Amino acid sequence: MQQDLEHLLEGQGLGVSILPGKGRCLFAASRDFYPGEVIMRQDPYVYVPGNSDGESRCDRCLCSGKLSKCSACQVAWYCGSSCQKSDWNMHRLECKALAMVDKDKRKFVTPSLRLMLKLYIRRRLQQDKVIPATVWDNHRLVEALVAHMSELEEKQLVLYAQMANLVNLILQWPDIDIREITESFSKLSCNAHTICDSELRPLGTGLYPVIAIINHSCAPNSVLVFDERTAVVRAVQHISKGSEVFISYIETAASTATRRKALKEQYFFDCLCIRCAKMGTPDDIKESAILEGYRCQDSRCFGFLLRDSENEEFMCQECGQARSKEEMGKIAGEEKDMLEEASTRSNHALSIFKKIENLQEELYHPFSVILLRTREKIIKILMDQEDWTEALGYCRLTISTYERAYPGFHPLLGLQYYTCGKIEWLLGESDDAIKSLSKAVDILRVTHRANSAFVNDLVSRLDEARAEAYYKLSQCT
Ligand SMILES: C[S@@+](CC[C@H](N)C(=O)[O-])C[C@H]1O[C@@H](n2cnc3c(N)ncnc32)[C@H](O)[C@@H]1O
Repeated sequence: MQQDLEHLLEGQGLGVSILPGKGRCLFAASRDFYPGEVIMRQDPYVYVPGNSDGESRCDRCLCSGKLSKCSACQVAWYCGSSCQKSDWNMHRLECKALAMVDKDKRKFVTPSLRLMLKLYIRRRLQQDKVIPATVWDNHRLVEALVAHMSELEEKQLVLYAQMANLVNLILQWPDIDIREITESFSKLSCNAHTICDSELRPLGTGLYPVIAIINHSCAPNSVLVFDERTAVVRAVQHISKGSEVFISYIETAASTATRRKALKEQYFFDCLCIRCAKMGTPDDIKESAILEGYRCQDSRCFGFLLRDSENEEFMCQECGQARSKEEMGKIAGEEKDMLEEASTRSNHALSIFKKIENLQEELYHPFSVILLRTREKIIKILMDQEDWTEALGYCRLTISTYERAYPGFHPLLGLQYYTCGKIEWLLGESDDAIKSLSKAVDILRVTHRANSAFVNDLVSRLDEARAEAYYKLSQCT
């Protein structure tokens, strides 16, 4: 199977090699790839809807809305009989097992437990030839995934072992190996991907064992997006023949220390990508201090702050002004109180987040991602309230931070231009809408499928904005 896979990848200009300290890696073996080109696509070996937003999703197509529960197990949801029928082969064994679980214990069957149940069910169905195994879709590929068992902390190992016991209790198969399931939980943690919609909202989790060969970089040359539940890797930079293909596993808009910590904790490696290799250099110190650090006392100064040698004050590296730790600690304390209030008084969320924003404007650098996240929350609330004028003001405020934090063909930058353009168009600001939507099209045509419903919708909005601008112009002359 492994040789067959390599043969198949070869046909697509790709190869797999092993690098010391990294394990397997995917590289452009016999050709270059250009921005927007699909490098690889794969259907999930197994996948499960998420419940991060508290909303149920169809087990088959991951849509939300009007759904019905599977009447037998009361765990799976479907949007209609077509999805339920298509899923029956996979769900049949799971349904039987879940139906045996005590009714009030079924709520403990989390998405990660279900993903594991599905993993073992799929293996059995392929072994029994109920569903076919192919070069891209077989359990051998799952066996080859890294698990990092020896690096797991005791606490994590115990948790995975407890979850493995639950899987065993639910499936009740005589030949089940609890140690192997424990290892599989660890595999899922460092190899599974969050399935997102075109606007990068999470829908579920899937395991794509060939795509899982791709290693991480904090400045990746490709991006992982989803066409429904099919994972698609697209080049966002020119990848020359012989170069490794990278995606990002984490939020890249973070300081080097934050990124490396996240990668070490979940994926057990020390990142040496081109961004991380700069750690400790003046450029990296500056970039990290801007992304997560404090602002200068002088509101007109865009300098970044570093601690002085006595660790008493923070000095602006641009104008030399100092800020005392006490003064900043006081603002940070108020910010913390407000954040707690926001979590308890959701009906006053807008006014609380605006107060948090005010405090953060005083505290953090204008390009800080901490301030950016608060503004994103405010935009979401304002859009939910259909306060388009204020939402647009906030959206525009975020654009320069997005441009800095997500350079190049980054889907998040494209999506923020799209949001801005949609609101501008809605408010009749067609000239600005044309500018924003054009920028969105330029990026999202590369990161998403050019003729997808999503990009087509974006292009038709741009056409409408252009037609409106043309009409307005013709009225003036
Ligand atoms: C999804 S897998 C990627 C494929 C993996 N190299 C393999 O051999 O199967 C994730 C694991 O690959 C390794 N890895 C990924 N990116 C890396 C990088 N930039 N440097 C070192 N190791 C990396 C880590 O062990 C990580 O837990």
